[in-house]
Amino acid sequence: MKTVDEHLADILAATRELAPLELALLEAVNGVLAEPATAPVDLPPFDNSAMDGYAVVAADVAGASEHAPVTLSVIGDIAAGDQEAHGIRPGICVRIMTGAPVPAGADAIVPVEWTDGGTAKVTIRRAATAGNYVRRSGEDVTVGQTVLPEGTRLGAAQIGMLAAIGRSRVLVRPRPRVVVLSTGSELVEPGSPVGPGQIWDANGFALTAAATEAGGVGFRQGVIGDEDPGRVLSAIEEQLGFADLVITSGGVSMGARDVVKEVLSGLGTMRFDKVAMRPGKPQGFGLLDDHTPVFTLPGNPVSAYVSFQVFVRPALRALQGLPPDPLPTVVARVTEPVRSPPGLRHFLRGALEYRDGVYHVSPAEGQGSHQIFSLASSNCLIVVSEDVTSLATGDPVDVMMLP
Ligand SMILES: Nc1nc2c(c(=O)[nH]1)N[C@H]1C(S)=C(S)[C@@H](COP(=O)(O)OP(=O)(O)OC[C@H]3O[C@@H](n4cnc5c(N)ncnc54)[C@H](O)[C@@H]3O)O[C@H]1N2
Ligand code: MOO
Repeated sequence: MKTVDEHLADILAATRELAPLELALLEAVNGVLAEPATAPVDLPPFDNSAMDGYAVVAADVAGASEHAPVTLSVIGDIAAGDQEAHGIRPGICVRIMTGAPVPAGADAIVPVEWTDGGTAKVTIRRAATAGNYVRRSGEDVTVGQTVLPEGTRLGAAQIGMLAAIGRSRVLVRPRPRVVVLSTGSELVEPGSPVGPGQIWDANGFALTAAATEAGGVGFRQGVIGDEDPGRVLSAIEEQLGFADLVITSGGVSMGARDVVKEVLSGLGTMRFDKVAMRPGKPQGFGLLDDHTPVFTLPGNPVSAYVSFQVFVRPALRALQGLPPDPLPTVVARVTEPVRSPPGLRHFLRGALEYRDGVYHVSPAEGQGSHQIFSLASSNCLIVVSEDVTSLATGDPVDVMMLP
C-alpha cells in the first residue's frame, strides 16, 4: 500500500500551475496575483485632513485653551474632491472636511469639536501643534512601492488595495474550474423521489461546495449511471476541454461494477492505488489530456470528503501557484481513549473546542465512512498517525480544522 505522503507527493509532482490571465478586478477575487503590483503614485496622493474641522497655522493656536481661546477668521470651505486652490496665512483659517486637501500655508487641522463651529469667525479652545490630524502624502504607500507581491491570494482587502492604486485589471492565476461527477446507478437528484435501493447524490454537492470553499469554482455535472462504461468515459472526457481539474466519486473499489476504474485504467497517467488511510483507501489520480488532474475518489461520502481535504485541496492550491499547505492544524488533547489500526493514517471526525487556553478534541460517535451526519456535525479531523494504535485521555494529537 502507498502512504498518504507518497500519494500526495505524486499528485503535487504532477500538478502544474495554471497559465495567468488578465482579469477585471472583480473577476480576480480569490485569484492569485501573477505579477507584483506597484504603486504609480504616493498614497495618500496629497496631504489631507483626517478630521472635519479647520485648517490653521499651528503657531496661531499654539496657546489656545479653555481660558484663553483664540479666534480666527474663516475665509471659506474645502470639501473632499474640491480642486480650488485655497491658501491661508496667520490670523485666518479655512473650514475643512475629512479627506480634503490641506490648503497652502496651513500645517494643522483643528477638529470641529475643539471649537464653537463658527462659519465667519471661529473660536478655538484647544492648542494644536504642526501636523495635528494631517494625513501626509505617501505615509501609507510611496510611489514605486510593491504593495502586493506575486503569489498573493486576492481577498477583499487586496482587491481594495489594487483599486486604491488605480488598477482596473490584473494578471492572476484564476480560480481553478473544478468539474464534479458522481457515478452510481443508485444515485438520484435531490428534489426527485427515491425508489427502492436508491439514495440521493450527496457527494456531487459536497465536493462541488468543497472545491469552491478551497478557492476554486465548482461545477456539478450531475449523476452518471454505471451500466454503460462508454457513457461514463465520454462524460469524463467531455469535461477535459473546460475543466482545470476533474473529480469523480464512486466506482473505484473492488466491485463488479467499479466502472470509473475500468474505463480510466491505462488512460493518460491514471493510476489506481490503495492508500494506507482510513477512510479513503481506494484512490485514483492522473493527468488526462497531458495536463488536467483527474481525481477519482471513493464513493462513501465521508471517504470522498476526507480525500478531497487531504489530496485535492493542496492540488488546487498548487494550480494557483500557492504552497500546498494542508488545512490549518493544531495540537489538541483527546477527551476519551482512541484506538486506531496500525499502519494506516486515521482521520477521525471530531469536535474541537478551545477551553482554558488548550484545545480539546472529542471523537464523534459514528466513525463509519457512510455516516455523513457525524461528518456534518464535526468541525475537525483528528489525525492519528500510522505508528499510533492507541491514545489515552489527555494525550496530544494533531487535529485539522475543517473549513
Ligand atoms: N471487497 C471490497 N469492497 C470494498 C473495499 C475493498 O477494499 N474491498 N473498499 C471499501 C471502501 S474502503 C470504500 S471507500 C468503498 C469505495 O467504493 P467505490 O469508490 O467503488 O464506491 P461505490 O461502490 O460506488 O460506492 C460506495 C458507497 O458510497 C455510496 N455513494 C457512492 N456515490 C455516492 C454519492 N454521490 N452520494 C452518496 N453516496 C454515494 C454508494 O451508494 C455506496 O454505498 O468500497 C468499499 N468496498
Ligand atoms: O477507505 Mo473507505 O474510504 O474507508 O470507506
